[in-house]
Amino acid sequence: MSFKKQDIFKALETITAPGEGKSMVENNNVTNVVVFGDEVIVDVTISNPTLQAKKKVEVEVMKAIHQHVDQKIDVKVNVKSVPKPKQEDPNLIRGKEIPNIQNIIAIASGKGGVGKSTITANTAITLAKMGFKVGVLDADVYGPSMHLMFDVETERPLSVNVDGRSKMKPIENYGVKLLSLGFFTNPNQAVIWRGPMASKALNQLIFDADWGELDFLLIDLPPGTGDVHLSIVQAVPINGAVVVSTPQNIALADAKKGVAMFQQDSIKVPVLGIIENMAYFTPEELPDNKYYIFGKDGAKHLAEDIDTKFLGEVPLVQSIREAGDVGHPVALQENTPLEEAFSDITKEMVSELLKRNANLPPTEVVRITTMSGCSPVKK
Ligand SMILES: Nc1ncnc2c1ncn2[C@@H]1O[C@H](COP(=O)(O)OP(=O)(O)OP(=O)(O)O)[C@@H](O)[C@H]1O
Repeated sequence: MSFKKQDIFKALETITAPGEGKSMVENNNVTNVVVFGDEVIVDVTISNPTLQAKKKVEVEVMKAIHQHVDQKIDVKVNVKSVPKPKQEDPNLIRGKEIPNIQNIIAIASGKGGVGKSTITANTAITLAKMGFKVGVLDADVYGPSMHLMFDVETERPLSVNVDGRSKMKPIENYGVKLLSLGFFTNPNQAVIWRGPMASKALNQLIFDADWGELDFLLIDLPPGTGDVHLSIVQAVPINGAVVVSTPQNIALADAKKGVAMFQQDSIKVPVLGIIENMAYFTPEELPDNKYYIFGKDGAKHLAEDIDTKFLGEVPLVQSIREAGDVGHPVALQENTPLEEAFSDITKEMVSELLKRNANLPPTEVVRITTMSGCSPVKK
């Protein structure tokens, strides 16, 4: 019988730490491993002081070593319990990088219904058509719609085994990987998301997913500037945010608040720019006619006023709504003015991102200490 200490660690990596999503080794529960010939001594520290928990860990360690290394090894397990120094709120999204994801862009809007999801879906598809590896996380807890726009509403993410742990596999369509809260909610039921619940669900969609290698992860935020936004910026190092607005005054005022939220000292996520959606109405039969029904150049002027890049405009066109509704976004329609409009906007966004990446240090995960909306719900 011949084995090394690394073989034992490898076997112990298959055991999930109690109450944690990661392995015992990764969670630092295994404090020491000693190998003497055919004998192995494993020291484990857990926070649960009960005899039952200690016994369970002991049995799991023995089983893992016998199963993955050798049946005949004489295993001794010393389980110690040390209480957790500080009870962290399990509902808060904790900030850590997502491996293999190069750039994370949050798409936000102050006001609801301005077309943030439409812009996210079309931008993601455009990036994929440009050859990038793209993922979309629909974090719109109030009305997830990305699964409809990508025509995958009947699909459910499967569980896959990644390095011995179960992970959710995003659903893929049009070359874009997608995870949405919409996959897990009943469309006929109103879900009331409280801060902690939303945080927990998003935490899973972000960290318990097998995103694989991505050049871009676009996060479709809910409208507004609430606790879910704070949870997201706490959770992941966002490279930049894009704010979508219509030219209407009431939307612009909210967009301004959205930009201000990202620029707050405690958040400091660079704003890559503003996209004006529904910039003007163009009827299909009169493509040269432009009707500025929500006002003219409002978002362009806002961008100038607050010294933010204007990334481009998208007209209000019936086919954008229709294409979104049938789950086949317009960016998929080759050689059309709308495909070109999204291509221009996406290029501007990427070029701003490249400038940002060159000029600024990586965004640190934002840590906010007071999150009234995300505090545990008192019953
Ligand atoms: N440029 C456009 N032309 C025509 N219809 C559009 C355009 N942009 C968005 N829409 C339509 O407007 C509606 C709202 O758009 P969307 O769901 O993208 O907005 P949102 O800002 O993400 O909304 P929410 O605040 O609910 O998250 C959808 O029916 C969509 O198809």
